[in-house]
Amino acid sequence: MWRRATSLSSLIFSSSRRPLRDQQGAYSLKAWEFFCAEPFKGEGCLSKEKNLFITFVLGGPGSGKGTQCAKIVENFGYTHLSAGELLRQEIASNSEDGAVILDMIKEGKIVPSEMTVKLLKKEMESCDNGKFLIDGFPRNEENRIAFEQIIGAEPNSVLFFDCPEEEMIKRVLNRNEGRVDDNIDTIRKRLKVFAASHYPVIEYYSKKGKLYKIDAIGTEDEIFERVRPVFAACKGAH
Ligand SMILES: Nc1ncnc2c1ncn2[C@@H]1O[C@H](COP(=O)(O)OP(=O)(O)OP(=O)(O)O)[C@@H](O)[C@H]1O
Ligand SMILES: Nc1ccn([C@H]2C[C@H](O)[C@@H](COP(=O)(O)O)O2)c(=O)n1
Ligand SMILES: [Mg+2]
Repeated sequence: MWRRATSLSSLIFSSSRRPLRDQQGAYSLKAWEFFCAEPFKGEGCLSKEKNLFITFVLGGPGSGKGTQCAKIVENFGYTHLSAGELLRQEIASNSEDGAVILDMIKEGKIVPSEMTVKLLKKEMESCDNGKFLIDGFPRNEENRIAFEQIIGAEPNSVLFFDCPEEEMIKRVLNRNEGRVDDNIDTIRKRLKVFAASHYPVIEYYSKKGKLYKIDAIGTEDEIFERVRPVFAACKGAH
C-alpha cells in the first residue's frame, strides 16, 4: 500500500513538489479512487493490529473543535490528534513536506491527503490507546477516502460543530496563538474552502447514521454538555 501511495505522489506533485492543480479536493480524488479500489487490510494495517475506536471531529475554522476535544480527553480518556497541529509540527521540523504545507496553510488550502494521513498514521501507530479523537479531519472527500484506504478503518462516530460564520471569524481573530492562518484574509479563504468541501463528508456520515450535529453557540461548558451524551452513551461499548 505504501508503495502504491508513493507512486501516487508522482501524480499529485510536479517535480517542484507543488500540487499540479490547486482546485480544492479535486485534483487527486479520482487518483485515490483508481489506485485504492480495495480497502487495505493486509499486514501493517492499523485496524487489524489495534482495537480502534475513532471519532472524527469536524466543524469550520474556530467552531471550537480543539476546545471541546480537550474536554472530551479530560472526561473520556481519548487520545486527541489534531490534523492541523500535526501539519504545523511538520512545518516546524523544516522538512521538504513542511515547506509545501506552509504555503498551503497560508493560502487556506487543504493539504494533499497523502501527507496528512501519513502523519496521523504515525501517531496512531505509536500510541497504546486505541481511542482516538481525530480533530479537523476529514476536511473533504479526498481526506475521507485516503484515511479509509491507508488506515483501513472507518470512524465509529463523527461530531460536527455547527457554528455561524460571523462567530467563527470573531473567535479566530481573538485566538491570539500566533498561527499564520489566523488573519482575516486567510480566514475568509478557509471559510470558502470549508463551505465548498465539508458538505459531502457530513452527508456521507449522516447517511451511515454516525453523525452527531452539535450546536456550537454558547459557552464552552454549555457546548460540552451537548457533547457529553454522545460519549456517555458509548462508554460501555469500548
Ligand atoms: N464556546 C465558545 N465561546 C467563545 N469562544 C470559544 C468557544 N469555544 C472556543 N472558543 C475560543 O475560540 C477560539 C477557537 O477555538 P478552537 O481553537 O477550539 O477552534 P477550532 O475549531 O479548533 O479552530 P481551528 O479549526 O481554526 O483549529 C479559541 O480561542 C477558543 O478559546
Ligand atoms: N485535514 C486537514 C486539516 C488541516 N489542514 C490544514 C488546513 C487548515 O487551514 C490548517 C489548520 O487546521 P486546523 O488547525 O484549523 O484544524 O491545516 C489540512 O490541510 N487538512
Ligand atoms: Mg483547532
